[in-house]
Amino acid sequence: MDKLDEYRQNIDKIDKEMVRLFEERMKNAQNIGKYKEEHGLPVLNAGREKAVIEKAAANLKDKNLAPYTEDFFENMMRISRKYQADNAGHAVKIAYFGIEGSFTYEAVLKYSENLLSVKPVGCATTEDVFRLLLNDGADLAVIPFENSTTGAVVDVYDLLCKYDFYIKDEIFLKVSQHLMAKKGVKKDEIKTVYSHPQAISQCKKFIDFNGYNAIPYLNTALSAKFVSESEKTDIAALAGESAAKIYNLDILAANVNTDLDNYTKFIVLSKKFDKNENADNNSAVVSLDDKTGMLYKLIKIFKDEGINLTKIESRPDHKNPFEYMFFIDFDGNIDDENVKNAVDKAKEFAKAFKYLGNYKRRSVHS
Ligand SMILES: C=C(O[C@@H]1C=C(C(=O)O)C=C[C@H]1O)C(=O)O
Repeated sequence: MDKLDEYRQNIDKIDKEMVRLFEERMKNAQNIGKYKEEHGLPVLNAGREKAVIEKAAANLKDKNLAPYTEDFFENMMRISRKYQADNAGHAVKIAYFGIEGSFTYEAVLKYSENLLSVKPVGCATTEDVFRLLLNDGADLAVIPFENSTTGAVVDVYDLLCKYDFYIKDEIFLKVSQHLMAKKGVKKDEIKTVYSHPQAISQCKKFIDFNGYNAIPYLNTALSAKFVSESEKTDIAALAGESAAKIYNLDILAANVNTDLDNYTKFIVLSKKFDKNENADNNSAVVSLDDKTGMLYKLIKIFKDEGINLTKIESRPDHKNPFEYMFFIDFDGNIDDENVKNAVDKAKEFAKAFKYLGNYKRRSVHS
């Protein structure tokens, strides 16, 4: 028996033991999942995960293995969380854009800290997310809405007009894009980068400086997966850190977005309108007749009710070329007298007025 066979035999023995321990660990995770369900606790416990990783690293004899151990435990706990959610009877199904490792997936994780069990269901396109919610394949949906560097995620604005869903919450996430490629690939070998068009725009300076050919792809995490599965060694993806971990890619250049303070706002959508006494922000989409002073009159309705209008964004009205729809946000709870009045008056005044929801305003620090 040569050395290679001997090492492999050792690994086979270790794997057998690891499978036994893995099964035992998962059984305990399942019990913990049941306990959480009975006691109304969320599956994810970030503090506990941090402690598990620190303990594992501290138990190492060879400290050089620390980053690999972290990776190993992060992945194992992700699997353990998924197992708990898959086994939960009352998990909230959340449709989201992308696959594990996408920024929207991260937003789902952040949102699910406040929920019991969550089953994230990935979708390849933003419209697939809307369709899944429409066809009862999900209870809620999470979708990117606006980025602090590149602005509106335009197709989502259009989909909000096409489908009748309500915005139930918002989630802010700091977004850092990294250049990542298969293990062993050097940065100067890269000629082509793949990513979502939003990520490509966020990293435009970096792409131009390096002379890369940028190819738009469905999603950041899907581009990372594509690179990991490709035979080519001159391609890379622009995606987040967790995509690099999940798809086993090396980060060749970190934080390559032009604006380092780069945030994305995600929205949580629901089919039904739930009243929320803490809600202090309203969204609506309005279209007006193309006549002098119409926008002024709309704004005046809110001013006369003493309501702060916090956003106006115009988007092309696809049914009427070169006419526009106005996406507005305004302060207050829908049960406030002045908010009710303003909404009633705006509905009467506008050519079309679609109320999009009443939810708690969050900030990039929340
Ligand atoms: C198993 C638990 O659930 C999750 C999974 C963990 C794990 O696999 O170790 C740790 C924390 C939780 O995010 C737990 O809460 O202990």
